[in-house]
Amino acid sequence: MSFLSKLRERLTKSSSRISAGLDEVVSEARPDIPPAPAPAPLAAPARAMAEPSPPAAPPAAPAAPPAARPGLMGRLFGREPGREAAPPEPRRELDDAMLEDLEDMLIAADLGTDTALRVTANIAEGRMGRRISAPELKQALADEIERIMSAVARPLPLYPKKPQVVLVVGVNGSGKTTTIGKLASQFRAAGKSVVIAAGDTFRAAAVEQLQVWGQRAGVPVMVAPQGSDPASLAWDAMARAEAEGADLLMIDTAGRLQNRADLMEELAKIVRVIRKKDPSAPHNTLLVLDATTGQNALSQVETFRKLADVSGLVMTKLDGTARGGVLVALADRFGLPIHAIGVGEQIDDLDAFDAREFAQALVGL
Ligand SMILES: Nc1nc2c(ncn2[C@@H]2O[C@H](COP(=O)(O)OP(=O)(O)OP(=O)(O)O)[C@@H](O)[C@H]2O)c(=O)[nH]1
Repeated sequence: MSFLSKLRERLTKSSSRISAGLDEVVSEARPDIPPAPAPAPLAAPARAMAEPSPPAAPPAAPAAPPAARPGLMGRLFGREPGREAAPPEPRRELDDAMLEDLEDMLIAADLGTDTALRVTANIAEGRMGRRISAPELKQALADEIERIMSAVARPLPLYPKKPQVVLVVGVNGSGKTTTIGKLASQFRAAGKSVVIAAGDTFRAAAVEQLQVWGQRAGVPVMVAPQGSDPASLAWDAMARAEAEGADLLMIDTAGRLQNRADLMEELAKIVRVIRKKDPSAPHNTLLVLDATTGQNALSQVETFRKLADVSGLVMTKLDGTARGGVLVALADRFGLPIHAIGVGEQIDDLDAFDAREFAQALVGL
């Protein structure tokens, strides 16, 4: 299955929320024409169906209208005679009330207040007073989201420098280990040699999980005794990657935000140590974020930018969450490159971020 098909299929919680929200925004319109009175209920009770037929002849069925010959337009466009034209699409005049509904819906879909306001204002431009249908509104929103996301959709840059050092940061459980595993196997498949360092030395489970991913990807995973200094592991991993001429060194790190000062010192020490071997390292510092945390992802970016020199984002778990809109808020607020998104737990469930595909899938187009 292509990644686009997966994205469409698995982003459904977010897209159906937004798609249904937009349908609702348009249907909030007061109808111009009062609705026709409801037809009178059928006189015969339902149980009459089971009663024996009365002896009298049933009333004659109304005569079928004479077969109408289609008009010129009907014949031109192949419309069959007698077939009713589709009911007109509901439309709503774009006014302040509709913009307010749209803004509320976007906030509820995790785009955040500032981004929702900006997106709404841009959609309003040149459309005020026009009667808009839900598909038109969806297209306008998708175009606006694509515009915001195009500025940040950038695959992980690869440099000729060997080894290219990729430091991976993020809170526990955000998907760092899984992302490293998926990226490592994709780089391997592209013919690159990779070394992984299991830098969260305090969590035995995290180290084991990384070893499993390493085995799957055919990539060596360097580990250190539990609780030992991650910076000394990073030094050894750097030495091995240099000795083997590896293309990439990916370093996993701890994500304990409970003690920020410790974590900051730990990350700073890793960076100091690898810079002794290569002053230009790390070449990328990837922050991994979990989409299911919604607006919390924004404060994680703020925190980690203080702890490390974050160069790009990876957003995981876009499958199974209705909070995918937070990616738009992140792009709009920070402008950091979004390198990849994850939509599942398998190796090929991570791919480069494509602004257009994402915008269309998110809006349900
Ligand atoms: N559904 C889904 N699950 C994911 C995705 N990425 C990671 N996961 C799952 O999220 C859980 C946490 O992922 P990890 O990779 O262990 O996260 P971590 O940041 O390394 O966390 P620690 O090991 O606790 O430091 C695991 O069960 C993963 O299988 C994704 O894109 N979609």
